[in-house]
Amino acid sequence: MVSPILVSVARARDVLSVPFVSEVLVSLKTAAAVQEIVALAKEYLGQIYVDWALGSAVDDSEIDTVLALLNNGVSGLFVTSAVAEQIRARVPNARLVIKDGKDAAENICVSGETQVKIGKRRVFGFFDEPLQQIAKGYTAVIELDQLTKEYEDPGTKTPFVECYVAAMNTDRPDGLYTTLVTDSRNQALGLVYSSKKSIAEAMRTGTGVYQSRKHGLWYKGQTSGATQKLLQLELDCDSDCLKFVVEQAGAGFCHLDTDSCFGSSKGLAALEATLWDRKENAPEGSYTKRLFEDEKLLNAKIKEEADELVEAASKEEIAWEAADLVYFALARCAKYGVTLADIERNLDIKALKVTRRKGDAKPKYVEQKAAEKPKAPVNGDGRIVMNRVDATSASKEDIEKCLQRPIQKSADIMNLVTPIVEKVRKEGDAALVELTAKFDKVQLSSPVLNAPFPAEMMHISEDVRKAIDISFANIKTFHEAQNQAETLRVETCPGVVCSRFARPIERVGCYIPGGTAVLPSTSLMLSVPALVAGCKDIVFASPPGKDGRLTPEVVYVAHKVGAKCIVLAGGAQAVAAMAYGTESVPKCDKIMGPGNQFVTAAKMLVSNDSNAMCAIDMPAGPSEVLVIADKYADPDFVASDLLSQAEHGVDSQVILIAVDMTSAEIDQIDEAVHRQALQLPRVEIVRQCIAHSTTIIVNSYDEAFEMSNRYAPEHLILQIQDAEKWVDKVDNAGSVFVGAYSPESCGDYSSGTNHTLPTYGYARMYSGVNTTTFQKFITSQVVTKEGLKSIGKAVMDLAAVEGLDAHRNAVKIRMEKLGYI
Ligand SMILES: NC(=O)c1ccc[n+]([C@@H]2O[C@H](COP(=O)([O-])OP(=O)(O)OC[C@H]3O[C@@H](n4cnc5c(N)ncnc54)[C@H](O)[C@@H]3O)[C@@H](O)[C@H]2O)c1
Ligand SMILES: N[C@H](CO)Cc1c[nH]c[nH+]1
Ligand SMILES: [Zn+2]
Repeated sequence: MVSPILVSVARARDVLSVPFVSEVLVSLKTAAAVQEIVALAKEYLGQIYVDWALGSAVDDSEIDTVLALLNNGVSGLFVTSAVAEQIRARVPNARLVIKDGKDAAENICVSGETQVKIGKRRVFGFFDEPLQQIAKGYTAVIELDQLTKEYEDPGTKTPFVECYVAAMNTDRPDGLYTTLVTDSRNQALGLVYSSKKSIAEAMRTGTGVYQSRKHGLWYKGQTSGATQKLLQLELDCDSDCLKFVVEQAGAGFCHLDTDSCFGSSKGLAALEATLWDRKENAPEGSYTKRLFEDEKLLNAKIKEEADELVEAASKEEIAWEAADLVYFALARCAKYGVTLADIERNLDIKALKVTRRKGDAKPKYVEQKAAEKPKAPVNGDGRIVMNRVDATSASKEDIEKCLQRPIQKSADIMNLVTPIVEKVRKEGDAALVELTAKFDKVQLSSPVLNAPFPAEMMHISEDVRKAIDISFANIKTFHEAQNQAETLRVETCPGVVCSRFARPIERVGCYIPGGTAVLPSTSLMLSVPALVAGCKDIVFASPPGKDGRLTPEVVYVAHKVGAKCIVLAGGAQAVAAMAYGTESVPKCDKIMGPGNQFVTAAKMLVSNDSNAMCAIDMPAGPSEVLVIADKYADPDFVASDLLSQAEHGVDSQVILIAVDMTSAEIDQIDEAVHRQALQLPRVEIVRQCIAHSTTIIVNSYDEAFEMSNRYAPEHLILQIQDAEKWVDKVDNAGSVFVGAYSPESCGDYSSGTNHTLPTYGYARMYSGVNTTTFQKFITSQVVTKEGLKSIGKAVMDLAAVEGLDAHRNAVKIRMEKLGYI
């Protein structure tokens, strides 16, 4: 803020007589006035200076006065060098303006004259000819009385207008002043022009009045009703732009009925507008309205989101959780009439403080964690321990809570993903390159690598090559066995033969995740079945590493399966490129593969767009495992299986159902989890995953399977006696690992089963990826004359019931020719 005048007043209450308070210097003659000044300083933050007139000896109570002023919004103290000496240890130099003597700090002064410096601004006081000094670039200290006395006719020639006009310069031929209009939060509303006359009118009426270049004086809102209350006037740093700070009424500043000529507000301002609107007139079913009405719910959500923010680890999660917390916090503010401007004023006051509290957390927050969650993953002693629930005594609700997956924020994710998908659809390769730079921090020259893939991009060790080759062979063998190459033929009745035969889907897209961990194994799991099914074009997509290169193992697999190309992109943008095609990415008929929530949301989105004509395999999200164990299980084996999925991501979940086990037996598993977890490089991810993972104690195997079927895990591991005998009990699961020596890792890599599996309970209705995922099935039939005789009448009768005569005719015409009717 720059003002051409610092208006000097004798008493705090005189501040209120200074219109559109620019900057005011209040004289402090008695300590009793402090409270009054503090109240004003909080209101006119950053605009109040205090002239210390209490004498030159500063005792302890006066130090308190200094601190009270500076801690509560007073911008600076005008003091003598004697006073400055005594308070310097407690007050930063930048907050002192020395009135006399030479000062070593940036604030200079010339003894005997009243020139001082506030920051880089020169301030001169009490002139005979203030306007001349203002014109030279000084801020003038002018007594309020002097100002009002010198300019007797404030209606037409207000002293303030004169001061502003003297300070301003313009290089416009029409002599008008460029004027920026903002709200009190400094959000730009629009750009207009002012003249001396319009400024005078604005000050006289206390409203937004400008100078239209075509129509003369422009009283904003006179016809539209979108009027403005003028709050403040400021100049920019070189005095060639005026700023009107206003309170806008009506539809907004812009003639297009938006808040601002630069478009509608976004972010916090938009959220605030929505919250206030919901407060006034929320539609039925509005969640925000429910929050306003249910204080308990609102407060619980604030605490829940604060906890989630504390637990978030990645940049993306922290931003996500912080946004949630801000939403609920602002809802509470709106409920009690607190605006963003109020919050920001508080922040600014705090920023002006010269003394700070130590900043320790209150004891209840420090102690609470340890007391509330004795078995929490980040408990007092830092142990990584699963939660534990005894189903034999716990309530149904408590058990259900343990079986709930970490929340996926699908609606919000859709809002993030939709513009990404749209952008790639419209702008193709250019968007792909831009979004990869944005999200993966890699600047690519081309987003696609076409086959044949250069050998130097497939440099891998001999051991890894062998491992890939073994896994490739096993996956191929198992998926070939699933290939229904033979045509299925059935004579349903004499002369009627129905058939079904498989055909490969022509062009398939395989998404290989690469955000938190590079997963070459997923490239095998997707492309080998595609190869077996006979797909013509196999397209890979995977985010490039920070060096812009693809993982060599992924390139090697692409080469082995004869992939057409590799798209160097991840997330929603990769899915969109394969769904719609770009200049260099072939459009795919179906997209397979797991991924994070952006990938999953984008897959859902494109599969719902009939213009994309693109199918997807299934929603495959964060990995999960459910282990059923009994007392015969090796605690180390059980712990290792739980951890192998826990390390995938913070939103993964692992569940242990302990059948008829004692606390001591379960303690052994807990101990093994903690011990093994600490050895893992991804221990911090594991720690967070274990936080929402539980051991559930049940009495019987039947109960365990009933619970597991309800949860429908992606992976089910059976570490129980006679495990194979129990497989019949499995109704819902992506893939089952039977017995002590079948760790889930085998299925992840090399045994031959597929690891792209339904998560989040979708195992109730979806299968994991398999050979048929890459095929479609076509049926055919041959109906002979004899066959027509068998079913002709039935067809005609049913067509008649449906009133579809053409259907009926198609049979009738033949039956008549054959003489059957
Ligand atoms: N169910 C299964 O069969 C299976 C198999 C393997 C992996 N997985 C799961 O797949 C997931 C892989 O996730 P990942 O993150 O490691 O890799 P990913 O490849 O799925 O996602 C990384 C991409 O997300 C995009 N992205 C990141 N932040 C973004 C943001 N703020 N806005 C828009 N886009 C953003 C980036 O483009 C990045 O390339 C894990 O949850 C893992 O458990 C599941
Ligand atoms: N377990 C994951 C599927 O949920 C797949 C995977 C890849 N690499 C290791 N694990
Ligand atoms: Zn895994």
